[in-house]
Amino acid sequence: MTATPKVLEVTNLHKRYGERVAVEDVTFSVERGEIFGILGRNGAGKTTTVECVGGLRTPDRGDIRVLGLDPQRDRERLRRILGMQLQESSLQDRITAGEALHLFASFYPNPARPEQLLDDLGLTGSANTAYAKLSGGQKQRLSIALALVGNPRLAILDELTTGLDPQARRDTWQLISDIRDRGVTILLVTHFMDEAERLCDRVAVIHDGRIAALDTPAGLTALVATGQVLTFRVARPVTLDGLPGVSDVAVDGEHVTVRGTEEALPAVVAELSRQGLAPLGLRVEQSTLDDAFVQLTAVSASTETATPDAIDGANR
Ligand SMILES: Nc1ncnc2c1ncn2[C@@H]1O[C@H](COP(=O)(O)OP(=O)(O)OP(=O)(O)O)[C@@H](O)[C@H]1O
Repeated sequence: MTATPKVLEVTNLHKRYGERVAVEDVTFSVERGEIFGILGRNGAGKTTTVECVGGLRTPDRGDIRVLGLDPQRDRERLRRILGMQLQESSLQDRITAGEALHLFASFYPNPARPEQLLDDLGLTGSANTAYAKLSGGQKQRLSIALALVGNPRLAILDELTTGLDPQARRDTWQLISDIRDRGVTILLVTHFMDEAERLCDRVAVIHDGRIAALDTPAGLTALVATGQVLTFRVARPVTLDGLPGVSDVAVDGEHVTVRGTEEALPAVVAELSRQGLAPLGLRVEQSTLDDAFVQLTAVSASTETATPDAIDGANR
C-alpha cells in the first residue's frame, strides 16, 4: 500500500524578523485534496508561514517541500503548481477584471480559461469593470480567481472572506469546496472559527509562532471542550454534585450552572425530578471550536507588541 502523497511538507520552520521570532519550529503536512486551515490570532505567524511556503520569504531554518519542490531553489517550477491569493492586491486601478485574468493567465503554461473562472466566481457581469470600481466582495473574488488561473495543484488563500457580507461569505465557502472537489489542495489562512469549522478537514492552531494544536475541527473542540453547559433556575436550593457526567456545579441563589459531558443533562434532569423540582428556563450550550480556540490561544504579552513596519523588507 502506498502512503497518501503529501502536497505540502513543512518541517521545523523558523523565521524571525530582527529580534522578533515570528515562526518557531512549525511542522505540518497537507495531503492531496485537503482543505488545511491555519488558524490564529493577529500576529500569530500565519502569513509568515504561508509566505515561506510560497517562496516569498526565506526561512531562517527548516525545510519546506511543495510536491517535492523547495520554494527557494525551485521558484520557477513552484510558480506553475502553486496559486497564491494576495492579501492586498497590487493591481492597477484601471485594469478590468477580465484583463487582469487574461494577463495573469498569460504567465502560465497551462492556465484555466479566464471566462470560465469569471463565470465560476460570479464575475462575468463585472468583466469590463475597472478594478477600482469593483466592490469589496468582487475584488475579493477576483483575487481568488487570480490565485486559481494557473490551474494550481496547491492554492494558498489568506483571509479569504475578510470584509464580505454573510451571504458572500457563504457563497465563497461553497466555491472553495467546489474547487477542492476538482482536485485542488487548499491551504487556508483564517482567524474565523466558523470558516475553519465549515471548510477545513484539519486545522493547525498557531499561537505565538508555534503550533498549539493540530486536528480536525471536531478533534480540536473535543481536545479542550468541557462538553456542555447547562443553565437553569430552581424553586429551592439543590445539590447536584457527584452526578454522572457532571464536572462542575455553580449555584447562585436560584440560578444553577452545570458543566459536564453529554451525560450531564439526563442525569441532572432525573435528579431534579427525584427531588420534585423542574429546571426552569433550561438552556443547553455546546462547546464550540470558538471555545477551543480561546483556550488554546490565551493571550500572551509578546503577541501584542508587534512592530512589523520597522524592519520590513530587510529580513525577507
Ligand atoms: N515584515 C515584517 N517585519 C517585521 N516583523 C514582522 C513582519 N511581518 C510580520 N512581522 C511580525 O511577525 C509576527 C507574525 O506576523 P504574521 O503576519 O505572520 O502573523 P499573522 O498570524 O499572519 O497575523 P495577521 O492575522 O494579523 O495577518 C508578528 O509579530 C508580526 O508583527
